[in-house]
Amino acid sequence: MSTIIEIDNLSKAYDSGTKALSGVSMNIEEGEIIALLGPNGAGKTTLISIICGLVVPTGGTVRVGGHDIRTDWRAARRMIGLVPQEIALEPFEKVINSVRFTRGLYGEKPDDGYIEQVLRSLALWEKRDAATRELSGGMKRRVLIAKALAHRPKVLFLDEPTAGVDVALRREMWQVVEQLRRDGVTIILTTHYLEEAEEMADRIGVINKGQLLLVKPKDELMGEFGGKTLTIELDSTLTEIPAGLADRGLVLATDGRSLRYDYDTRAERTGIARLLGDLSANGITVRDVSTRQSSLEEVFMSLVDDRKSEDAA
Ligand SMILES: Nc1ncnc2c1ncn2[C@@H]1O[C@H](COP(=O)(O)OP(=O)(O)OP(=O)(O)O)[C@@H](O)[C@H]1O
Repeated sequence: MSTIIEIDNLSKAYDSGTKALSGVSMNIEEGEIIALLGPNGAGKTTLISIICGLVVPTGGTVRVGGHDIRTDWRAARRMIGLVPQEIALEPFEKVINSVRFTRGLYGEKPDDGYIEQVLRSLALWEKRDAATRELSGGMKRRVLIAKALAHRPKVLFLDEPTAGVDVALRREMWQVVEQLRRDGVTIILTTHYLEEAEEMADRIGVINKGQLLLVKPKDELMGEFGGKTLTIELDSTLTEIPAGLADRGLVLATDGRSLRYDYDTRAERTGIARLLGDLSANGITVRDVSTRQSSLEEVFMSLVDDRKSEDAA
């Protein structure tokens, strides 16, 4: 894989004095899907807007395909498509014309063959002559993607692609994104839905208060921060944890029917085998055991919370 976007020490302070980004550096590789996660006001839209040339940074550099977004903005901009959060379409315009028009804005020659291919891949071909106001919400979002792809960009930014849409539509969008990945488009998406990042992204970047806390392959992130919980269902009811097991970090459920054991997936020895042996030695009969990996949501919350407590210190 080669690097398609290089972000180096990027910062942005708005005129109001808000520091929206400070010292953000990261590389984005060609063909990957990267999800940017962060609470409201973290700086995600500012970051995307700078890369797309809509907001001027206060410091740092961004290169897209080797082109500096400030000194060589035209070439940089041509490589990028942006799907905005808000649906803004000309209500009376036909779908196909709206996509053609966007292509023209980039100074590209008409290419109806390519536009047909885009509309077909987004399942909009049958609707090409419909006015955009006649379309369903999901179709409107797909028209926005078609417009963003009209000039054949190599990188597509999706700013909260499924904000406020129902579960079925969200899944439909995921399939569209998966298809784009197969076509070799690099995708950067922001989302509030951790499930979405978990489902789609190869890498995840976490932004909080204008800083990039980390950017890591999804699996690594889950493995590194994701603890596991072992739930041990008991055959009989316990009123307390036996003295012999007091220092094992076990938590007894309020109904006394199960024990919870949190362990670190990175540890070489999780101690589970010994724990089960010790339970038996203390006369506790186990009915069943199950494990649960923490979700990305828990990982994310613990990252953002850590920051909060550091700030407070
Ligand atoms: N044009 C602007 N002028 C002044 N401040 C701004 C402007 N745009 C954003 N901000 C501020 O910059 C900070 C970062 O905002 P940004 O929109 O980048 O965050 P975000 O992570 O995209 O949030 P959300 O998830 O709510 O969209 C916020 O404090 C916001 O109020």
